[in-house]
Amino acid sequence: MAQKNLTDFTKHQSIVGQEESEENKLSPNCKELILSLPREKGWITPYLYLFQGFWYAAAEIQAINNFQNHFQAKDSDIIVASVPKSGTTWLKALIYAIVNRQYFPSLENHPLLTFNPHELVPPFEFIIYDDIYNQIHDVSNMAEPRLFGTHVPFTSLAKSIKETNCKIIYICRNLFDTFISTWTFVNEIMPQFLPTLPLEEAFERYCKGIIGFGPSWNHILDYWKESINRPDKVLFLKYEDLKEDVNFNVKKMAEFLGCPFTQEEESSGVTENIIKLCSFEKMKELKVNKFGTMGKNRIIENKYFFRKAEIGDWTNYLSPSLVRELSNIIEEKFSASGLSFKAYE
Ligand SMILES: Nc1ncnc2c1ncn2[C@@H]1O[C@H](COP(=O)(O)OS(=O)(=O)O)[C@@H](OP(=O)(O)O)[C@H]1O
Repeated sequence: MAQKNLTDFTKHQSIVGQEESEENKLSPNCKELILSLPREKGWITPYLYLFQGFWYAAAEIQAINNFQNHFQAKDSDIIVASVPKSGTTWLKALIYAIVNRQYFPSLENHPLLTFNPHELVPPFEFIIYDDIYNQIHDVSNMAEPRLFGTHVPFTSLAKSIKETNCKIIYICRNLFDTFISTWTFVNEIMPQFLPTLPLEEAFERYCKGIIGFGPSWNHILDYWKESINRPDKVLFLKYEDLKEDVNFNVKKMAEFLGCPFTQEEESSGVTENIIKLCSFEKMKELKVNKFGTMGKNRIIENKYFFRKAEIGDWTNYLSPSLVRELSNIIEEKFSASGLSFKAYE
């Protein structure tokens, strides 16, 4: 127990205290920018700031600035974009396995067995351009096709992503499950001796759109519109559809990326093996995902990225009045878009 408390204390210093120290480490330009932005109480960090129409922690804004100013996309790049907690980890694993399948015909030494998907498909805003700890990475010499992840909304992506022929595969999920997945994740990575974020309080902020990379509906609708306008550029997926027919969607992704599965690959089980390798059941039990860590100072345990993976778990948490509130928002925001979500199994 003493050991646990010590770990929690370290986490406390690193997570909750980090925003103030991070604000001190921001570049002068970014500090000035932050001061000019509307701010609200954050979920894990003390504040979230409204930047280019979406809410972020201070360090994320600096990272996004770096990303916008420095990232040079190549036509062959593949970007895995998502709303947080909507199936990013799964999608990263699938895309990594699809794109690199010729190098790992037998799955024995597959990198996904020893690395978490977020390490294989690094996010722009948390790893590559996060220079709070002098961590800007040179990605110009990465093997092609380069795979990147991001939660950054379409509007704030680096210009070169929009101008080149690189591909974006986007995933989102029904907002009820996305909210619960986020709330449970946040409470897991908060130290135990701090009070958990009450569900009602988190829900209220969520419904106002105040969540990292939110409002979620604007995030989803922007990528949705882009996928309609430029179907060769953006492939739009829903977590629920992926669950319902992963085989169909894996083939669709491979085609979209210009590397369709051959008849021979299909009949020899290549597609099925990729699906099994990336399945929740398989990934959750891997040593790296059970005991590994990631993030700044490696304080986030990988196991928290693999919780239940169910559609409709929110029914165990949300009261009828909260369900009504979010249903009304969904109706208002999505009804004209032609986009709908399955929220029950
Ligand atoms: N392989 C696989 N298959 C199906 N579902 C999976 C898989 N891996 C993770 N998950 C579930 O995805 C939820 C986490 O979302 P993200 O991966 O987007 O999280 S993050 O944004 O990268 O932090 C989270 O959902 P919940 O269980 O509902 O919380 C994970 O359990």
